Amino acid sequence: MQATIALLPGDGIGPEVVAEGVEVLKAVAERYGHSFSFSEGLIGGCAIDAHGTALPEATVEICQAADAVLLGAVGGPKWDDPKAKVRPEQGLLGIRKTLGLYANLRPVAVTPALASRSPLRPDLVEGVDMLVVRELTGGIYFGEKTSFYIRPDEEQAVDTCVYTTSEIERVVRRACELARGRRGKVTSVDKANVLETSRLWRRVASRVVAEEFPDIQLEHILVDACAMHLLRRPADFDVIVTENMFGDILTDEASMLAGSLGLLPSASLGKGKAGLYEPIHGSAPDIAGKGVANPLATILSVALLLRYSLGLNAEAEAVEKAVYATIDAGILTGDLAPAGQARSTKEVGAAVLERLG
Ligand SMILES: NC(=O)c1ccc[n+]([C@@H]2O[C@H](COP(=O)([O-])OP(=O)(O)OC[C@H]3O[C@@H](n4cnc5c(N)ncnc54)[C@H](O)[C@@H]3O)[C@@H](O)[C@H]2O)c1
Ligand SMILES: CC(C)[C@H](C(=O)O)[C@@H](O)C(=O)O
Ligand SMILES: [Mg+2]
Repeated sequence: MQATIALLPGDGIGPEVVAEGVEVLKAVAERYGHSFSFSEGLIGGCAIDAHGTALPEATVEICQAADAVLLGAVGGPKWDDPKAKVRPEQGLLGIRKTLGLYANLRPVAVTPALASRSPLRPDLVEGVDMLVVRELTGGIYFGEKTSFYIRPDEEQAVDTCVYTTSEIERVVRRACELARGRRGKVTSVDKANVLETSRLWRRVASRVVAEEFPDIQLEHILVDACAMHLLRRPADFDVIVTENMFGDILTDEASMLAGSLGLLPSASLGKGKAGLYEPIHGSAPDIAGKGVANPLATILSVALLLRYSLGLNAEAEAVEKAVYATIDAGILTGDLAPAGQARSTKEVGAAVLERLG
């Protein structure tokens, strides 16, 4: 097949891990007879430096013209001034919103080789296979924000959390559809004991499942309890569906089940087939430029890109198998390797390519 893939490497370790993802895409194209063409755009801090905005119009156009987008990460200390008018993160939020990518899929799987490296007990994390579906274009991230002085010595800041019925319906539906291809269980996470948006979320989730997905087993959990259950009984979860900010926080926590933030991929999907694929981690300024970042979250994001946007299921599985074979072989970057045995970003990327069937 022919496909155009937009590359947005971004900042920090973004370009380092995206480079490995591109190698995998090129290898897949060659080995399976596809033709992928690449277009590249600026996003985040590098775009601010070049154009004064985190999301230049040219980047939006490149993404809109592509079948899928592969993104690295944005942000870093250089652009972190809290008073700055433009911030790298605006680019990321902007492209998600502009492309209408309301469902962010974040799978977490723990293989035996990973279980032995998790900071949690292996018997607790072995067999974990969950999919977090994070609402991505609503909630407190996108509500009205203000900041002003209510007195000369007292400043006030306001972030508004907004959800509508249809925003909740579509992401719950997406979670239920995905659960049908898995173990048929959906856990909806909210804070309905405190937040009005969460009470709406819970009502809508219950109705959608009752009316449209009677075969799905639905449970509701409060977000604070969910944070605890993720560590106490992680293997019980199948699909988790939750609002934007809760999903952001819970997935960084869930990454520790597998042992590293550097392992978790994501797919952001909207109405059509086009999607945006990115590791869930950030630009990791503490290790940027050293060639030591874990590229596996990005390579697993490439697998999701092949599956969800290009419909290349066999190729997606081959990439995932190659990643897990690399992990099983103990070829790991410093976030997972025992002391003294860490391999570089490029070495891990090359090991995946070698194992690609
Ligand atoms: N999707 C994104 O672009 C995204 C996501 C999260 C954070 N950020 C931004 O990144 C910047 C840094 O944020 P942070 O430090 O809180 O989070 P981070 O995810 O960048 O890093 C957290 C920790 O995890 C480690 N880490 C992350 N990815 C890794 C990888 N692939 N391999 C090995 N170790 C890895 C880092 O070294 C760091 O110690 C901020 O500007 C933030 O806004 C961007
Ligand atoms: C950088 C930031 C805006 C982003 C988010 O909160 O969505 C990140 O943490 C993520 O998980 O993709
Ligand atoms: Mg995050």
